[in-house]
Order: sequence, then C-alpha cells, then structure tokens
Amino acid sequence: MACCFSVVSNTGFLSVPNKLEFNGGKSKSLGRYRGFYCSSFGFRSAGFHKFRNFQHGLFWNNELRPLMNGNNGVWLKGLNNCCDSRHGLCCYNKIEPLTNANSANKQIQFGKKGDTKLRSLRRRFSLRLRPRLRWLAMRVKRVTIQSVLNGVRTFLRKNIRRVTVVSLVSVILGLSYLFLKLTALPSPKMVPYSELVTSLRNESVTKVLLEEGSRRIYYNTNSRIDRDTQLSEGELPSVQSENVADKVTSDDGSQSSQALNTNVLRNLSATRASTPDWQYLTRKVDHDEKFLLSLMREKGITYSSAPQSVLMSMRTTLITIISLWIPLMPLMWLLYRQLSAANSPARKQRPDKQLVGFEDVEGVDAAKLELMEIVLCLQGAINYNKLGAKLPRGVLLVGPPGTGKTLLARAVAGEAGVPFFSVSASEFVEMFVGRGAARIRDLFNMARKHSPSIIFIDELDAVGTKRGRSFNDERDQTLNQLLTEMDGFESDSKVIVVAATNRPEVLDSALCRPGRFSRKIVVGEPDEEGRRKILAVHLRGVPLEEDTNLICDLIASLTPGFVGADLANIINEAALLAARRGGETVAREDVMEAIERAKFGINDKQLRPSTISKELGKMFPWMPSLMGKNTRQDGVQGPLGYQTLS
Ligand SMILES: Nc1ncnc2c1ncn2[C@@H]1O[C@H](COP(=O)(O)OP(=O)(O)OP(=O)(O)O)[C@@H](O)[C@H]1O
Repeated sequence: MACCFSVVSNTGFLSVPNKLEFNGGKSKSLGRYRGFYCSSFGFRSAGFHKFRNFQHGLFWNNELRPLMNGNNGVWLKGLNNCCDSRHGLCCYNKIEPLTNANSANKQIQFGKKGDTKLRSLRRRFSLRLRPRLRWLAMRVKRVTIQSVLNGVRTFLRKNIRRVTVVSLVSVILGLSYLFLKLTALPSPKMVPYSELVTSLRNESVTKVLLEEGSRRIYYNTNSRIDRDTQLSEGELPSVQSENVADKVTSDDGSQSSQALNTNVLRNLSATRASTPDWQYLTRKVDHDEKFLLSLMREKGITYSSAPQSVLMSMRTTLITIISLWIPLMPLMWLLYRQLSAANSPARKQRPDKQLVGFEDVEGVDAAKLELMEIVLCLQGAINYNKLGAKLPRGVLLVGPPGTGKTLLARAVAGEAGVPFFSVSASEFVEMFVGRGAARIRDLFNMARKHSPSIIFIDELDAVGTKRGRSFNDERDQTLNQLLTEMDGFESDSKVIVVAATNRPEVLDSALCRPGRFSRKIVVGEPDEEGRRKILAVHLRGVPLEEDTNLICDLIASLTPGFVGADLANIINEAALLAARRGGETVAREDVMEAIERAKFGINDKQLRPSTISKELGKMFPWMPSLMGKNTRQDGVQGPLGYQTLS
C-alpha cells in the first residue's frame, strides 16, 4: 500500500517526506513523490479536491488536525476533503509535527529535516518553473507556420489602416534617420567671437567665410595649412605611420608593396574625409561687421560669403520638423480624434448585422403594426406613390423605459433588411462648438449613401429639447442641423429616421411637426397577455422544469406593471439562481425568487408579504394597491398587492 501525507504551504507546494511510518511501522521511500506540485494558485479555501485529478493522488492523515493550530485550519479542511481521492490511500498513523505550525505562511515540513536552504530553494524554483516550461513547450508544439501566417493575415486584414499608417510613419522616420546619418559632416570647432578677432590681429587666420542668411562665420588658421601640406606630401599622422611600420616589419613578405600602398592611401583619404572643411566656427556680433571687415582688409585676409548649401539647409529643416513634430504628435492625435469624421457616429455604426425580427418583440402590437407598414413601404410592397402619398420621414417612439423601443427599431431594420445606423443622441453633444452639427451631417450623408436605410436616434431628448432655454449654443446648433437634415430629404431618398424618447414633452415643437417626426407611436407597458408573450420570447432558450405556458402564466399574473426589460431580467435572474444551486433546469422556486428580487431587491431578511405591503404603503401612500385597494388595469390581484412605479 502506498501511503504518504502532504502539507501545503500557501505558495502552492507540497512538501512530502522522504520516508513514512505507517500501519504497523513499515516504511517506504517516497522520493518519487517529492516536490509534488499543485497546479492551481490560490486554492487555499477550496482547492484540495483538485488533487484528485493528479495521478498519484493525495495522502493525508486525519491526525493532522490536532497537530496544527487555527491558522492552518483551511488547509486541514482541504486535507480532509481528500479522503475520497481516487488514487490516494488513507494513512491513520499519528504524525508528529517537526516545525511549529503556527505560521500559516511557512511551509510545514514533516519527515527528514536535513534539507539545506539552497536545495529547497532550488527545488522550489524548479517546481515553479517546470510546469510553466512544460505548458510553454506544449503551446509551442501546437504552433505551426500555417497558423502563424493565418494569424498575421487576419491581423493585417482587421487593422489594415493602422498597419498602413504605422508602416508609413516608420518608413518616413527611417528615411529621415538615414538621410541625417549620410549627410552628417564633421562640424568645426565652436569658438567665441573674440578668438576670431585675436587670430585676425595675430594674422594667423588664412580664410574666412561669412554664411548668408545666418550669423555663422567659418574660418581656418595657419595650423590647418601645415596639416594639409603634411597630408598631401604623404606624411601620415604619427599613429598611422607607426601602424604601417608595424605592418611592414611584421609582414613575412607575402603582402605585396602594392597592397601596402592601397592601404596607406585608404588611410589617408579617411583622415581627409574626417577633417572638416572649416576649422573654426563662431557667431557674428551685431553691429560689428564694419570693424570685422576693416580688420580683415587691413590684414589682407581672404574672405567671402556664401549661402548655406542645399544639403545643409535640408538637414536643418528636417531636424526642425522632427524636433517640433515629435512632441506635438500626441496633441495632434487628440485633435484629430476630436475633429475628424473618423470618430463620428456615422462611421462607427455600420449596418447592423444582428438580426432581430418582429417575432422577437411582443406585447406592443399596435406599435408593431405601425412599424410593419413602414417596412413594407421600404421594401416596396406597398405602392404609396400611386396615391400620391409620401413615406414618413421620421417615426417617434414614445414610452417608458424598457418597453422595447430600441428593440422595435432594430426589428424594423432586421425585417426591412436595410442598413441600420444606430446612435445615441448624447453622442452629438460635443465639447467643440459645431462638432455635434458636423456629426449629424456625417450621419445623414452616410445614411443617404446607403439608402434605403434607417437611422435610429436613441434618447432624442438629449439634443431635441426646446431651443433657447439654456446658453448652450452647441446644443441648439446640433438641433438646428437635425431639423435641416430632416427637411432636406428628397421624397424618394428612402431614409427613415426612427427616434425614441421617454420624455416627449420636452422636445422642441419644430421637431415634432408633420414632415419631420410626423408619426408618433406610443410604446406602452404590456398588459397580461403582452407580458405572457414577452415571457415566451425570453423563455425560448431556457430549459424549464415545468410547462412553459404554465410558467408564463404564473409570471405574467405576478408582474403587473412590469415592462419587457423587467421580464427579461426576471428570466435571467431565475436562470442564474438555478445555476447557482447547480440545477439542470429552472424551477418554479427560482422564478418566484427572481420575481421577489425584481420587486423588492435582494435582502437577507425574510419579510412577510403583509409587512412588505405595509412598508411600501407608508413610502408610497398614493398607490392604492399597496394599501390593499387594488385597482389594476388588467383586473388581476397581484399576490402582494404591489405595483411597480414605472
Ligand atoms: N416588447 C418586448 N418584447 C421582448 N423583449 C423586450 C420587449 N421590451 C423590452 N424587451 C427586453 O428588454 C430589453 C431592453 O429593451 P429596450 O432597450 O428596447 O428598451 P427601451 O424602451 O429602448 O428602453 P430605454 O427607453 O431605456 O432606452 C430588450 O433588449 C429586450 O430584451
């Protein structure tokens, strides 16, 4: 029987003793179990059962419990869990602690104590590293050239614009660097102006150049002539001469004299190339030109003036551009993001691919009918032109939050099979004056380009409130632009603007006049039948313990005043509760609890319905249903006599 025990430190290591005494005093070497590693990190509270999956299992001793104090209680709990380890076997021998178990952060060791610090460190390191390396090797093995190429191709396809811009910038920077490197010349020594004057007085200056358009003065002195003469006569600088001499002496005659000459010439030209044309550079002092010129004339020094060479002026320009633009780049990028059309909602919202149909929207039949007609007009199924009618330009969906206005608009797009540009009106509210209007323009231009199409503006009240009420000129400008764009539709452009709002009363009257949002559709709270239908939509993919219709009826009867979003939330909550208790299907209890949560929030206290009614009645005395006088529209008494406030 193989048997050992293990203790886990908070680092996730197992410390396994070399030898153990168990069941009647037999011992067994456990060397091969040593350094057993738990792959999961942070398994303090719940992880020990993971050991069951390890080939060699876990070995423990219930007697460990009294050996450790409270700090290690968590581990002991875990250890006990290992009792049903698949491969592990129990050992009931008493184990003496070898180290103080007080410290939870310390690895507790049993068995041999002779391990040196270094060895244990090395073991720790290798144990940590080994699984990672194995994992890395596995991943590397899975990587093929084909998969890498596919990855690169997909990345390029997705980020073609960014890749182009980045490569272009890199190429430009690279070329600039190359240009600067190639045109770099050895620069003359910078000296003060007084030194030039002194040299002129000493008559040591041989040649002066005054650069046109700048204050630079270049000049050479006698020392330069001496050096040039030396070089032209073949006299090498001392170091080079020594090198050549060495070469000649060390050479065993295999190197020909011709090769030697070539080498010498190359050295010579290199020396010349690294010598600047001008030895010294200084800056002119203002209003001192007359004195300088007279001094040079007096001393008979050759002087001239010349413009900066093209190459040098190019260099200067490039350096200026780079040194100016690189710090300004982040600012420019921010401005570009703010001002460019690239950030406009029209660009962001591509034609929606997510298909929602009218069968996904229930409980708002009247609104659905109205919108269906528009879809038929867009598809050309209804010939409205024949009777001289015009397609409505705007449809305004009005209703409380969560009743399905956005969903309806998406269903219109899905059914009509046309591009759908969805924006939230708050996206038009901009920091810069005129940007909101520009965005509206972009959006409508885009929609016209993809005609027939639908523009959906959610929360229209964010830009559509009455003008002149505030000093926010930007908002008024945006609204004006929206009004203009909606006027500017040609009758055959087939662009329909659907907008939604919860506050129709605050909208500017110009927006709601016929010819703009001429059709107003109220999307109200669903009645019981509507709720049942909505629930059926949301229960489509949910496995239920009972019949779907039964659950739909139950929820619908318990949720008067609930809107589509509330009902969708109840179904989701019920599914989450079922998952939490580990169930395979959603049971009635889950649904009931979800309803309770939706109505009263999450509370630990178990409140009786009567208490809840009383408490709510105190808070909202104007609601008769809370006081036990239910006057619900659909005539069904709620179980708790409760109505939502929505
Ligand atoms: N009539 C409905 N039928 C089916 N599901 C609905 C219905 N109404 C709402 N829902 C659900 O509620 C979610 C939210 O609805 P939606 O965003 O359309 O509400 P809204 O009226 O636009 O709200 P708001 O005015 O706050 O923007 C939907 O994604 C959907 O899951």
